[in-house]
Amino acid sequence: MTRKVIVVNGPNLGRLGVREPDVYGHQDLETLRRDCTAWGRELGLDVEVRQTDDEAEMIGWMHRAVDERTPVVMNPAAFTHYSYGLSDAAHMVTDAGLPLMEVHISNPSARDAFRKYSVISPVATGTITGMGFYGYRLALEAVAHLLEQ
Ligand SMILES: O=C1C[C@@](O)(C(=O)O)C[C@@H](O)[C@@H]1O
Repeated sequence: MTRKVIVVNGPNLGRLGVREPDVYGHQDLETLRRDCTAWGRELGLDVEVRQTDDEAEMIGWMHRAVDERTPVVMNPAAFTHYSYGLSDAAHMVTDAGLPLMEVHISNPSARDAFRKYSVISPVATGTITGMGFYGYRLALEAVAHLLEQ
C-alpha cells in the first residue's frame, strides 16, 4: 500500500526562486512539488506538498496528520525560530509515533543569530539542513526507512 506523506512549507517559501536565490536557489515551489512527488513515487510514498504563510493553518495540518496518521516532512521556515504553537503541534505528531522530519534548505546555524535556535528540532524525529532541495529527498528517504521499521 502506498503511504501518504505531507510535505509542509511555512511562510515565504511560496516565493522560492525569487526570494534570496543565493541562499535558497533559483528553483520555485512548483519545482519542489514536482521533485518531491517524483522522489516519493520512487520510495513508494504518495507525497502531497503544501505551503502556507498562516501559522494556524500549519497547526491545523498537524492536528489532521495525527488524526489521519500521516507522516510529516516540515520546513517550518521562520516559524522554526519562535512558534511554540507549531512546536506543540509538531510534538503531538511525534508523540503519536509518527515520523516528523524537519528540513531547511539553507543551514540556519550558519546564518543570523536568531536562526540558530529551532523550537521544532527538540520535538522532531530528525533534522536535515543545508542541502538545498535535496534535503527534502533525504527527509523522504528517512520517512520511508522509518515506516519500514
Ligand atoms: O524561511 C526560512 C527558510 C529556512 O527554513 C530554510 O529552508 O533554510 C530557514 C529559516 O531560517 C528561514 O526563516
